[in-house]
Amino acid sequence: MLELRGLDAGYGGTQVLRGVDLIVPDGSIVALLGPNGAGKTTLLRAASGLIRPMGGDIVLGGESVLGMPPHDLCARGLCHVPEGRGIFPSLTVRDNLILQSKAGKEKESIERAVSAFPRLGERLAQLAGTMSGGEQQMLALARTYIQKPRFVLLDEVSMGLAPKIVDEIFEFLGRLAAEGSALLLVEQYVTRALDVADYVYLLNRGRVSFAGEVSEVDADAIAAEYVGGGH
Ligand SMILES: Nc1ncnc2c1ncn2[C@@H]1O[C@H](COP(=O)(O)OP(=O)(O)OP(=O)(O)O)[C@@H](O)[C@H]1O
Repeated sequence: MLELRGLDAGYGGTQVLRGVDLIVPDGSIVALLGPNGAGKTTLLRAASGLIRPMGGDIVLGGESVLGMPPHDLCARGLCHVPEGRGIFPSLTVRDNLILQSKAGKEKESIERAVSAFPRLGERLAQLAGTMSGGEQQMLALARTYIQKPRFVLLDEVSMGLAPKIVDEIFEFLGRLAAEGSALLLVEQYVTRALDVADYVYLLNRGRVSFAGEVSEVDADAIAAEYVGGGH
């Protein structure tokens, strides 16, 4: 289980998150929704160690991991697919994958990535930055997938992509979850997110305004409230 306890976070002197409590049970999909500027990205950044919280605690498997850098958290099974994807554009697809692989497991890692996204297999020698936006997103997801994470934080991974690619990415998220990874999903396509999620948190101005099971919420009402919803 991943737990955020009373999390306060922000930038410089500006506090964005205020006392956020959030739980991602093992093997579950949790959708984190809210209007622009609510603090969703900030929450994922704080949870993955990219920014240091101002207060509260981050607990992974019963142990506090507060202050741990992102690569250590990922090695412990908590990985983040950030906004902007976090790939190395001037390296090849192969090298992007190898960098994320354990030593001696490179071949296996590349095979695992290609099994999730066969298109990457045709592009191993291509510079990542020259691929289409959808292919770059697949690479970002594949880099996380090869690490077999227990928890994956996903920041708007469908952003700006064609509907067919979004379908492919959601299919992949289903596979990731079926293999046992728990997902914390920030997503502009509210109804799509609620279709796959078990639990939902609504964030408003840095505070949790609702937490519960997806079956308790009216997906259309939430979708109507937020930009990009309903598709
Ligand atoms: N690096 C930063 N420095 C200062 N303020 C920031 C920084 N990043 C975000 N903020 C501010 O923090 C607040 C929350 O932003 P955040 O990106 O977490 O919201 P969000 O819910 O992810 O929004 P969106 O749906 O628009 O991506 C906003 O007011 C934003 O301007």
